[in-house]
Amino acid sequence: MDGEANLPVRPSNPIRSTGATSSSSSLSSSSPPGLLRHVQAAFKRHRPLGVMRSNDLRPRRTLAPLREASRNLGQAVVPTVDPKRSQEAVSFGKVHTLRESVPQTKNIDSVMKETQDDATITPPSFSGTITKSFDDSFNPFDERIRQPTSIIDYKEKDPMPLTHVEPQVDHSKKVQFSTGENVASQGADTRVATELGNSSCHISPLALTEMEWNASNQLDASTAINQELKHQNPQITDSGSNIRSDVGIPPPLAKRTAVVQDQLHHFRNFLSQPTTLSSVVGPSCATTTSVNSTSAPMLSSTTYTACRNLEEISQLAVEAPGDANFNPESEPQKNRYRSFGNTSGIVGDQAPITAQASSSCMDVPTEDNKHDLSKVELVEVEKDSGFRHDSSAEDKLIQAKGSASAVSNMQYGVPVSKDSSLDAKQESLQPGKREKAISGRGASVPRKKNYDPDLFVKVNGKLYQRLGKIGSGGSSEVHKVISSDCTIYALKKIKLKGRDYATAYGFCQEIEYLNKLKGKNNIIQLIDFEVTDKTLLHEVMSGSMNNKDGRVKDDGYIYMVLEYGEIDLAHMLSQKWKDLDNSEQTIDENWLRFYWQQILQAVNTIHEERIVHSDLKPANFLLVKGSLKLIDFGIAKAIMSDTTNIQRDSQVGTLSYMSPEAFMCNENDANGNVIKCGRPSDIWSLGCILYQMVYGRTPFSEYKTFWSKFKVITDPNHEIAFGPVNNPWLLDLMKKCLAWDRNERWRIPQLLKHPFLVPPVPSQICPHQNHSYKLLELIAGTCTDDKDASALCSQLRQLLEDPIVLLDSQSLKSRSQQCMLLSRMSKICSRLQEHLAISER
Ligand SMILES: Nc1ncnc2c1ncn2[C@@H]1O[C@H](COP(=O)(O)OP(=O)(O)OP(=O)(O)O)[C@@H](O)[C@H]1O
Repeated sequence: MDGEANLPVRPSNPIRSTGATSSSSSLSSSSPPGLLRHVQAAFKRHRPLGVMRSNDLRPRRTLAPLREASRNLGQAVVPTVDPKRSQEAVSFGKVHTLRESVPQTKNIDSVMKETQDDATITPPSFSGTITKSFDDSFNPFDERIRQPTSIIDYKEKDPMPLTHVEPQVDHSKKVQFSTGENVASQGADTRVATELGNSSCHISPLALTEMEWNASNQLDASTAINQELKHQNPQITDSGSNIRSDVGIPPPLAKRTAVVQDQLHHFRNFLSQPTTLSSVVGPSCATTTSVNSTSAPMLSSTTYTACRNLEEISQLAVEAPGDANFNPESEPQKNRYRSFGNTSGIVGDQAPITAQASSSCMDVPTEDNKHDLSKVELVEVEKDSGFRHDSSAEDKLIQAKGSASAVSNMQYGVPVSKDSSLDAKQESLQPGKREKAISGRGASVPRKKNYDPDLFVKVNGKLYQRLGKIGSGGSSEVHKVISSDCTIYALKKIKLKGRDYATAYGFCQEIEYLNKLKGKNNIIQLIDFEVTDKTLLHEVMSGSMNNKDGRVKDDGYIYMVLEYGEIDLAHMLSQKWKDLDNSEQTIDENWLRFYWQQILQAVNTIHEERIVHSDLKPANFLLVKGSLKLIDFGIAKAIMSDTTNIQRDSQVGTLSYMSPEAFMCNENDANGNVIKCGRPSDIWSLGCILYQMVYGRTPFSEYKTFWSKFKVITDPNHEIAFGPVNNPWLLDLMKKCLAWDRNERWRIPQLLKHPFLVPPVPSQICPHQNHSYKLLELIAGTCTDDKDASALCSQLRQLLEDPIVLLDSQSLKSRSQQCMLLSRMSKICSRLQEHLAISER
C-alpha cells in the first residue's frame, strides 16, 4: 500500500492459522543460524540491556528527592507579595512564631517505581555506516538555542499567578506554620506543601490565600510603621537619602512615636531570634517570606542566609528612624541601603535582583560565574558554618531565591531609580565593602564558592539546580531541574564515555531532530543543549570520524534541557488499570479516543517531517500541560529523500513494541531483498500501545523471553489474541495497526479518520434515513396486498435495522457469521426481486 516495502515475501499460506502459535516460520527468522545471529546481535547492543523487561505495565519513572526530608525543616514559605504592595515602603513589623509540622519525605511508594518495562535490543545486523545527515544549517557550534528569558517583569507577570497553582496539596512535604499571634488569633494555620519531586509546588488555593493574607497583614503592619515614621519624620524620605534618627520628631507625634518605637522594639526582639526562611518554588517563580522560628529545631544554611539578608534589611529599616548613628551616607550603610533599595525595585529583571540579593549578602562574583544569566544567584554557604545542617538542593535554591525575594518583597524606601540600582549593584560587588558590612555584624564570613556539581548542572553556561531524578532510559539519566528564572525543566544527561561513535552520533542526531521539531506542539521542546566533548561533536558533525568503530574514551556528556513533562503515558496507563482492576470496569472509550488521537497526531508530526521514531512506547509520550508530547528521538531516523525506508544502524527499539520487520531489519527476505523499516514500523508500535491501552498488556506479553518474543512476532502465521471489546471498530482499529504485513497497515492519516475515532454520525447509521432502507420502504408500500413480498420486505427491514438481534454481538464479529448474514440478505433480495418481476408480468 505504501510502497515502502522491501518486504519479506509472505509464506504461501497468507491466511493466518487460527491456532495460537504456528510452528511455521518466517523467512530468515526460521533459520537457526539467523536466529542465533539476531540474539547475538541483541546482546551486543549498544545500550545496556540490563534485565529483560517484562511486558507488564511497570512504569520506570522515579522521582527521587536528592536529600532527606530533615533538611526541609526550616524551609520558609511565604506568600507572594503583590508587586504593587512591594513598591510601598515596607519593613517587617512583627514576625511571629513558626510552628512547623514534621515534614514528610515524599513517600517513595507514592512515587512511581523505576522499572524497565521492556528491553531494547540491537538489531540483527549492524552496518556501522555513518553518514553526515545533519542539515547544513545545523551547526551545533554556531547555533545557540534561544535561552528562555530569565527576566521576570513584574509589570507583566504575576509573580505567582494563582492559575498556576494546582489545586491539590501534595502530601510529599508539608510545612505547617502559623505566623504567631496574628494567625493564632485567626485560628488559621497555613499549610503549604512543597513538592520536591514533582513538577511544581502545589499549594492549596486556600493555603495560598491564607499565606497572602498573613503576609499582607505583616506587610500592612510594616507599612503602617513606616508610614508612621514617615509622618513623624519628614526626613525619612522615600529615597532614603537623608534618613535621620529620632531627631526632630514633632511633639504632637510623640505618642505615636512611642507606639512605633514599641513596635520596633518587638521587631528588634524578633531579629535577635533565629529566623527561618522558606520558599515556595512554583513553576514560574519563587516566593519567600521570613518567619520567626523560635520553635525551629535547627538553623539551616538557608536560615543563615535569610537571616542575614533579613537582618541587614531590617536593621536598615529599624536603624533609619531609631538610630541616631545611622547615616545613609556613610559608606557601608549607604551601600547596604542602596543595595537593598535596589533589590526592592522589583520591576524589571528578577535575575539581577536575585544575583544582587545574594551577592550583597554572600557571594563575590567571579569571572567564572559572571557570565551566567543567574550570575551569583546560586550561592553556597560555607559548609562548616555552625549554622548549617544538611541542606537540600532545594534549600539552596530557596536560599538564593529566598534571599532575593525576601529582599524584593520588603521595601523601606520608594523605588530606587534604575541608575542607583546599577550603582548599588556595582558597589555591592566590591568585596571590600561587602566584607566590611558583613564583619560589622560579627557573623561568620561565608566564603565564595562555585556551584556544587552534585546539586547544579551547567549547560551552556547556565546553571540549573537538580530537584530530583525523574527517570533513566537505556542511555540516559533524566533529572528534574530548575533554572535561575524558576522554570522547571527536564535535563537529560547522556554519558558518552565507553560508547561507540555510531551511538554517540545517534545521540547528537536526537538534538538535530529536536531542533527540527521546534515549535511543534506535540513534540517535547528542546530548550538548550550542550555536548561537552566538542572534538567528538565536531568529528561527528563533520563526518570525519576516523575511528567510527572505536569507542569514546574521554569523559564527555550530552546535556539536553527539555520541556518538563509531568507524567508519561506508561504511568497514566498503570494508574488507569489499577483503578479499573479495582472497579471491574472496562476501559473508557472516550478516554481512549482522547489520548489515542493525541498519540496519532504526535507521530503524524514526525512522519510528516520524514522521521521514523523507532522506539514508540507509552513511556515516550509525556503529558505536558494536559497534552501528550513525544520524547526520545535517540534512535529515530530520518527517511532519506530517495526512499521511504530507513537503514538501521544499531538500536532498534523496545522489544514488546517492535515490529516484525524491525526484528529482521537489514536482513534479506526470501527474495533476497533487504528488509527495511519505515513509518509502518511505528504504526505497529502504535498498535501495541493501543492494545495495551485496551487490554492493559502488550500483545505478546505472555512471551517472556527474547527468544519466544522474537519467534512469535516474526511469525506471519501467528494470530494475535484479541479479547472481547464492546466496540467492533476498536477491534478493527487494532487490527489495522497490527497487520503483520506492513503494507496492510494503515497510515496515520487513515487512522485519524478511522470510525473508532470519527464515529459515523447518527444520520449515516439511522436506517430510516438510509437510501437502501428508503427503497425498501418504497417497495413494501407498493406491495401491501402481496403477502409474500411484504414478508420478504419485513425480513430485509429487520436485517437492515438491526442485524445484531438476529445474531448475538459476538457472532457478528466472526467473519463466517457476517458472511452468513450477507448471504441471507442477498437471498432475500433475490427472492424479492424475482417475486416483483413475476408480479409485474
Ligand atoms: N522532558 C521530560 N520531562 C519529564 N520526564 C522526562 C522527560 N524526558 C524524559 N523523561 C523521563 O525519563 C525517562 C527516560 O527518558 P528518555 O526515554 O528520553 O531516555 P532514553 O535514555 O532515551 O530512554 P530509552 O531507553 O527509553 O530510549 C522517560 O521515560 C521519562 O519518564
